[in-house]
Amino acid sequence: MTGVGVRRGATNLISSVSWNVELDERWVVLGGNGAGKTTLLRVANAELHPTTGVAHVLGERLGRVDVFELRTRIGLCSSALLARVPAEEIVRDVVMSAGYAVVGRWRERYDEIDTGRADELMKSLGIGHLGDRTFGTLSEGERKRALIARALMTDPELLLLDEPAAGLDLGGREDLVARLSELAMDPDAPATVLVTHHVEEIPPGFTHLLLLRDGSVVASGLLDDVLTSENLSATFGQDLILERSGDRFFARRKG
Ligand SMILES: Nc1ncnc2c1ncn2[C@@H]1O[C@H](COP(=O)(O)OP(=O)(O)OP(=O)(O)O)[C@@H](O)[C@H]1O
Repeated sequence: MTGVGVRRGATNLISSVSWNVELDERWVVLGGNGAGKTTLLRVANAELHPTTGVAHVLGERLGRVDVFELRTRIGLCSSALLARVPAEEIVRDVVMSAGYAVVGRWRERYDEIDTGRADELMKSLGIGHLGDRTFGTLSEGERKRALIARALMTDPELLLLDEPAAGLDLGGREDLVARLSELAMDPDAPATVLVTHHVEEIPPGFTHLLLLRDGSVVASGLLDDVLTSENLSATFGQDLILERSGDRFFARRKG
């Protein structure tokens, strides 16, 4: 993205964002409520066109490309998508139907390769035993993992995860962080962008960080350089102390 802004009425959802994600990078996007994280991800998912500036996704310039075709190369996991999955859908079908960009009452025929791939992905995300269940019977954490398996089903070149740990309990969060860490360290995994509110949710193996506040970039670059108490304080507008324990991060207010 070069100088990307998205405007709705008199409001700038994001302004002058310049950001470059390479295929072997794993990015975390961190910012408070309303900072513009989802807006940024929707541009990356070719759902929103910039009002100003230029955005290229997987080498294609938005506004000059068939976005439906482009989106087949992108895997997305978001709460909006989660809300659209019918409760009675079989979990394996939720994962497999990604190739057809549909959720719910699909009537496609899948071959054994599809079934095998779906089962393999579910296994790698720790839900291999849940393929025959209906989506509505899964816990929140299991649903998130099923949607990540779905996002990976088409072997995307770009994986976008919008707050996948939101609403999970401590155990569910830790499990998801561990799975995402494994994914981040897999050299065959796609370029990944993970949106979150919490430094505690940054999975080891993520390489870069973009900090957003009020639609503008506070700092971006290598995670080890950018994730500091000073930058975090500037992002959330209060004095914060960042602590590191092993390969995980924690933040709290000063004093
Ligand atoms: N269509 C719209 N018209 C006006 N304002 C909008 C519109 N869509 C979003 N906004 C505003 O733009 C800002 C950024 O929204 P966005 O959803 O990108 O934030 P976010 O960082 O993902 O927030 P959260 O962490 O709360 O999910 C918010 O203040 C939101 O109210």
